[in-house]
Amino acid sequence: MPPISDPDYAALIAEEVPTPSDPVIKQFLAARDALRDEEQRQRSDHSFRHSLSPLARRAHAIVARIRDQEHKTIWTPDLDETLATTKSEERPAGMTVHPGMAFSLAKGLMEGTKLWGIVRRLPKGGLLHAHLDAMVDVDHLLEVVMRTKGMCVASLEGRMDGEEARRRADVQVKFRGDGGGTDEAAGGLWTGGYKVGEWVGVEEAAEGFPEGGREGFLRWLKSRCVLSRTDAVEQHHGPDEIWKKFIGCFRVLGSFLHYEPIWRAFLRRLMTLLVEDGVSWVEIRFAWPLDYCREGSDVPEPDYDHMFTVLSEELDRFRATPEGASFWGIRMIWTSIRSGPTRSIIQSMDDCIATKLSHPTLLSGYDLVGLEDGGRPLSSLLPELFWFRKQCALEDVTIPLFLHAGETLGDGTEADGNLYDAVLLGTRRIGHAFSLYKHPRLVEAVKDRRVLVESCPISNEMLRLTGSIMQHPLPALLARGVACALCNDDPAILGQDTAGMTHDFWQALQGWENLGLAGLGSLAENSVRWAAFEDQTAEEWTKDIKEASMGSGIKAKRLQEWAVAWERFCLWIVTEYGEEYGDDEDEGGAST
Ligand SMILES: O=c1[nH]cnc2c1ncn2[C@@H]1O[C@H](CO)[C@@H](O)[C@H]1O
Repeated sequence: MPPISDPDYAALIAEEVPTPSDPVIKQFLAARDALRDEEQRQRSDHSFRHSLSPLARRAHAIVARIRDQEHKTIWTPDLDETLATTKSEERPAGMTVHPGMAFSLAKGLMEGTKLWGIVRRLPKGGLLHAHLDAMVDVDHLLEVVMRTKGMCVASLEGRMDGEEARRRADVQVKFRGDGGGTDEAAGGLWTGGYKVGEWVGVEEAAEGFPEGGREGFLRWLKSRCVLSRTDAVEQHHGPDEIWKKFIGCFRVLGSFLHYEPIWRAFLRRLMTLLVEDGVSWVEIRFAWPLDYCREGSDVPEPDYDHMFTVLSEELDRFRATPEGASFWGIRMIWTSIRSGPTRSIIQSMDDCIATKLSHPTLLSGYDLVGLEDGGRPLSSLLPELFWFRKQCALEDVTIPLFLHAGETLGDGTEADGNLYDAVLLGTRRIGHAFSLYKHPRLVEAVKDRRVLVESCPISNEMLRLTGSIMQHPLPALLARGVACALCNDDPAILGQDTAGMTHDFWQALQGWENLGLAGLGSLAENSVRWAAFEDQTAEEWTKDIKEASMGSGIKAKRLQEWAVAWERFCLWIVTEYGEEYGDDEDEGGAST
């Protein structure tokens, strides 16, 4: 075909190619909008977006503009020179800066943004998925350890004479009634002469630390409790490798946390950090072995009674203070380690029921934890789980399941298959459900049964399930109508370094295109709607979730309180930023 001549082309454009306002094109675009609208009606945050108050719409539009501005000026690979040089300590040479960069590298920058200041004040409702020992900043805890009388350090396996040895030794930090061993032991702690298993007071141990005395000692001990930036960004290590270090952190942290004075200090810090971050409620998974000791004792308690009594005392004490008045409370989710043998799981289930009987208000449910890819799948734990259900019925206690499932890259593997079991076992929420998006039938089941996904995006990145927040599957689940809440999982170990959820909320807001302030608000509201404030039968639980703020129980009351806090927050945004970032509600697509 010869090329079309200029005159022919002009005629063709004038007479034959329809203009954008041609009815045919308009009709097409209308059909396209209808299709898009139909799809958007499936979103799990659809009704939240559509019932926003005018004030919240304005706040949403303002936040969209701030996000956009920071996206262009801060999170860009061709960052301007000033920022590149002044903030160079924040990142290794040659690294680009973008909203999906590795969390541990972005952390410092993110905390200085306007968006951070906004997200920090967002009323976040409840934190529904976090592991007890990994929730309070380690620096604070180590200061408490150093000033608690009788705390000692030992290695139970491997000497500690040299950097590499200290990285590997089975370090424990505990209260010892005798205050630790001899002066000789103290002198030899960091040398080849150390006798494995000998305890030395932490002050003496710190003083004699070969690399920098006390400061070096604290730095080293912390490095044994958290994943470092190097651990975090060496992406050539896979999930199994990072999990080894991760589990080791729990072992060191647990050694000193399970002691009354430190447990009390931990709880106070935890509640303070949560309230400062706008978190009103928390359900905490814990997997303590029977190693908890009362103040002044190095003999473990025979049961969990004292641990829970202290929890109840500290909670009451905190709620009686002005700062704690707005805090709704804490409940625990009992967990067993999934890789354990049947006997230890049955024992743990039995302990769970006994503890539920003595502290019914403080225990909300049951779960199994640990690396899913390496542990027993739920299908192999059915005998134990059915026994547990029967025992609960016999003892007349309500202990619903809040199961981890699908925290894996697998597809069709046992860990991935946990999703089927979790749903059929009647789990009320699913921990992670990272692989759920690959299961269209299960997605429908999760929606029908009103199961909430507890998503922990930073954890998923740190534990190698996603390279960056940008590739996380949660936006896809939200678009398909699955109810979700954001959680922080193990913030003290994984790098958030605080109990609050601002880092996870911030990452979601800046990293995902389909949220905005309204989407974030909906996730926070969900966390209240799916919180287990009280014991309920399956029917009561579902009814409450359906009725939401229109119900008559404690959940409806909390949802109403949350809604008031949300409006107040939106008002603050409009007052603070309205002038600079425009004060109309049109831009930003709150009603996506
Ligand atoms: O994201 C997670 N998935 C599964 N197990 C976990 C996760 N984070 C921590 N733990 C496990 O829970 C126990 C403490 O409660 C620890 O054993 C830890 O390995």
